[in-house]
Amino acid sequence: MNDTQTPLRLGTRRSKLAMAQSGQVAQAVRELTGRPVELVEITTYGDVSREHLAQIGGTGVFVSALRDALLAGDIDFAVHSLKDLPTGQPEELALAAIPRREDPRDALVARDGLTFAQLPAGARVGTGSPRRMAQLNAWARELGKDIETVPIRGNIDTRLGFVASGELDAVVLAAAGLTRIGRLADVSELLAPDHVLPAPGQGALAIECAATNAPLAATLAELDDPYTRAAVTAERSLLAALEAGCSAPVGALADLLADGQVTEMRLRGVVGTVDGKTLVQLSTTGPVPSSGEEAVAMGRELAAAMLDKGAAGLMGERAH
Ligand SMILES: NCc1[nH]cc(CCC(=O)O)c1CC(=O)O
Repeated sequence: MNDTQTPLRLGTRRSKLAMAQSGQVAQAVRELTGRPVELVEITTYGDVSREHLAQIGGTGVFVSALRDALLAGDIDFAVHSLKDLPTGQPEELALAAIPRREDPRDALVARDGLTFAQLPAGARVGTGSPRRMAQLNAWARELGKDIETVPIRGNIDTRLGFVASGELDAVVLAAAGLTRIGRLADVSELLAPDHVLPAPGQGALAIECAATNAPLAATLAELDDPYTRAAVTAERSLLAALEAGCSAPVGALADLLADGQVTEMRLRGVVGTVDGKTLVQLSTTGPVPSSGEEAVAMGRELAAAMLDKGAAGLMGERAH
């Protein structure tokens, strides 16, 4: 079994985004180990369902089939978009590496290259995410105009197609996904986190293997970026402490404040109603967490402060 020429099997969804992410990690693992890595394509419930994600209601629809394959021993490791991972890590699976994250921001792709401020009143903006709807509606209100948020889903190309066809004035997508599939040039504006906080973990990847496969977990751990792990751990702890799921209107972003050298980490969080009429937005700054526990504590503290300000009442039905 220690044969260095035995291929490592990397399970992946078939979407263009998943294939791009998996291809990138496969190459990094080949370089790291000198072993061949083969991609094993797996279809997930999130890929075949025609229902809106919010209606499916559960977290993790994209990840469960990959996890099943890991536990069955059909694949050796898997790559997920971290923001699609439910917050409770199953004991049987090791979150072996979180590589350095891409740009975590959301991006506006609008007709004629319009920015958000340039969209006319009544503009139709596509997004299926309550988090994006809440913050976009709040921002539009600040600018003194109303927009219409239109629920859409589908892969990135499908979503971009709504703008190309003229059906929508704009769509909002994660910049990281657009970068990974080579469509960053379509972006008309990268949305400032002061206006739109991304989903917890957005732009980061999670590399998972069976917890029992300690040698592989140790090898994959070399792809880990400690700063990214600290940041996304704090963001996901905030999400978990708010008892919200991936379809809840919760945004969070931890970033490092550097002054020559990295000194502190700031964590910002937002919860709001989908109409954007009420937002609870808070931030906290502290030393860069030096352990998972410290990062978790930072997220919990901010969540407690947000709950004090009424966050629970804004989340509507809990996803779980
Ligand atoms: N919800 C689906 C999903 N999961 C990860 C990404 C983008 C890449 C990332 O955030 O890592 C996307 C698409 C999007 O939100 O635009």
